[in-house]
Amino acid sequence: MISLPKYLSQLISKGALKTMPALLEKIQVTPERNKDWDYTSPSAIKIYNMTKKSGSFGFPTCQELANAVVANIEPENPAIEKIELKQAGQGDPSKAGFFLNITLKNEFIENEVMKLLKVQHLSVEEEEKKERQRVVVDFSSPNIAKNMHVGHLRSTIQGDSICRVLEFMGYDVLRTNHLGDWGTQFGMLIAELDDKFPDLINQDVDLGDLQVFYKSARKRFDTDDEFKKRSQENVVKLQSGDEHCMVSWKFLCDISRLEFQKIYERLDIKIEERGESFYNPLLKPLVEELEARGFTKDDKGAKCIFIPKQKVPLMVQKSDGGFNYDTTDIAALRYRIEEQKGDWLIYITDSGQELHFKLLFEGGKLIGIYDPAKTRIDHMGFGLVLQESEEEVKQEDSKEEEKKGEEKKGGEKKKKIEKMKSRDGDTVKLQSLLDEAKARALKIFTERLHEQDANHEESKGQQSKVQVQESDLEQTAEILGISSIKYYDLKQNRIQNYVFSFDKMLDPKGNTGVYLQYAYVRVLSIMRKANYSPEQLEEILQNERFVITHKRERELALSLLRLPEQIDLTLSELQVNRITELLYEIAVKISEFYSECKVIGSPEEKSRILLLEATRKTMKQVFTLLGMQTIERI
Ligand SMILES: NC(=[NH2+])NCCC[C@H](N)C(=O)O
Repeated sequence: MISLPKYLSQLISKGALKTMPALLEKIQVTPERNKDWDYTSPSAIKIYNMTKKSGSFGFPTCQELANAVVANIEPENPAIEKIELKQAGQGDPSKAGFFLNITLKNEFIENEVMKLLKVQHLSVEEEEKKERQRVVVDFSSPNIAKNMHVGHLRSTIQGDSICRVLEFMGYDVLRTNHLGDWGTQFGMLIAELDDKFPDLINQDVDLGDLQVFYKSARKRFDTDDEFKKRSQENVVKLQSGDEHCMVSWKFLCDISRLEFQKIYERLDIKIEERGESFYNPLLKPLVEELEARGFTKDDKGAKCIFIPKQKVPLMVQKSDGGFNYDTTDIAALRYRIEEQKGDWLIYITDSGQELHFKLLFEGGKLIGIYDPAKTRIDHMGFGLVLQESEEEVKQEDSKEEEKKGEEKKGGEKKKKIEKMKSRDGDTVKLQSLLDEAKARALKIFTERLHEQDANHEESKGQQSKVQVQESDLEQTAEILGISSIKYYDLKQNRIQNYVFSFDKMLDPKGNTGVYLQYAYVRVLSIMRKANYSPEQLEEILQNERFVITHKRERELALSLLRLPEQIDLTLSELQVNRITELLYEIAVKISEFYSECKVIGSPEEKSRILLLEATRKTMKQVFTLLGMQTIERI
């Protein structure tokens, strides 16, 4: 597939270069939706302003310049039907800027759709492929002995989708789980383990809820001096590789790992573990080196790297001699650049860690391990997941609360928007969140089945069709529930906070996973009704052609061809919502197409089946890029 803006930009740039041989810049082209033309280029204004300054090209007005560019565009090019000049704003045309509005040839759109149909798998053009580029994507990264919380869920969903898009573009992607599997918290966990299960290896140990275990250790650490001392000793022992401590540590990691793995399986996530502990052996020599090279300063006994213009330093060694999150991240940064040879590093966490990463990247430059000219590094930060809850309020509090601007008062109860947590104030358990999504999806889906069934009986007077197998229902509900959670997250502008709402996520009529799954199923069901065997479909594909006869066919086809440009945007902005936007656009175009274009039994049947097949293929690819499994029938 080709990116149409890029392709058109090349065509127009060639024309512009003929008009002005000294032109250095490429002409930008962007898509336009719901207009009489398909793409637009505001560059005529830009070039004109550039040339006016140098006074070298002799076009007295932007209009004349734009006309000359248009006249110089290859007349035999296969894509452009017409280019119209459109004045920017009203007023005197001799002083105004002009846009170039581009309409594509129907034949070109038809050919591109046919190309899409003929390849086995959608992929990008060879020259667009980024095979030699390696990207290290650090995502998910939960912490051992703690629950994976909704922040980790966001990182997991967003990270997986970005990896899928990068892989589609041919990048060599290292999906990296920077697991929080090291650090001082293990001192107390090991002490707690020693007390509760003194004979760990020979005992049959069931820790139960790891979060509860963690809390009880924490409580003892805060209140019991003997326990605290033992915990601190354990940290030192663990760091120096003490055998007993290592066994306990590994035991704890394994339990957490199993829990995380269950979530990854349900979410269909592939990720490789390279936790913090991996970098442990590198930390001491790293700090010694930084000290020897004069990068560290003593700050109340701690060793720090101060970065110009930043108030907070990176702390590489605490006053008690221990290393921390910063030290590990510097070691990991170096490892990813120097050992893993990453050309591009992406870190996906909530925006609360923005400062940490800013310091890390600046620090990396300062100490000479990161050169922005050679490596692209992004922190892909995201907003919080919030929840809306209703809360009884005492009248006298309400004024105060309202001032904060977070809450809306409503009689005795008020709505409160806050960080997502469970009823007892803990982090929400992801498994139960996924279970609830599934249960709700099951309800919605069963209702839909009954609705369909009722319609069916009315129209045909036939027997009940609701005979879907129990196991199929379960599976469908799981797919609907999980893909809707994913879609709702991915469609957000990642930087903003969002309110988690099952009702909104699963609304069959909104811009939701459920709506899109239904749209997809509808395409499949029309194809099924048309009742072509695979061989017949193949024959149509080989011998027939998609021909545009209706506005709605053209619009749908053009949306399908927009995948590459949305991918480009996704990767430059690191916003997956560029892809969800496209999926929604396709779904809307399909329903417009259905309402105005008959498929089965129409003279255009074969051409329209080809369009639907191209739609099915593109949608399936887009679902895959978003990490959403699909249902095939209702
Ligand atoms: N290289 C990194 N710092 N990656 C992100 C780690 C996220 C961390 N474990 C947390 O839960 O907040």
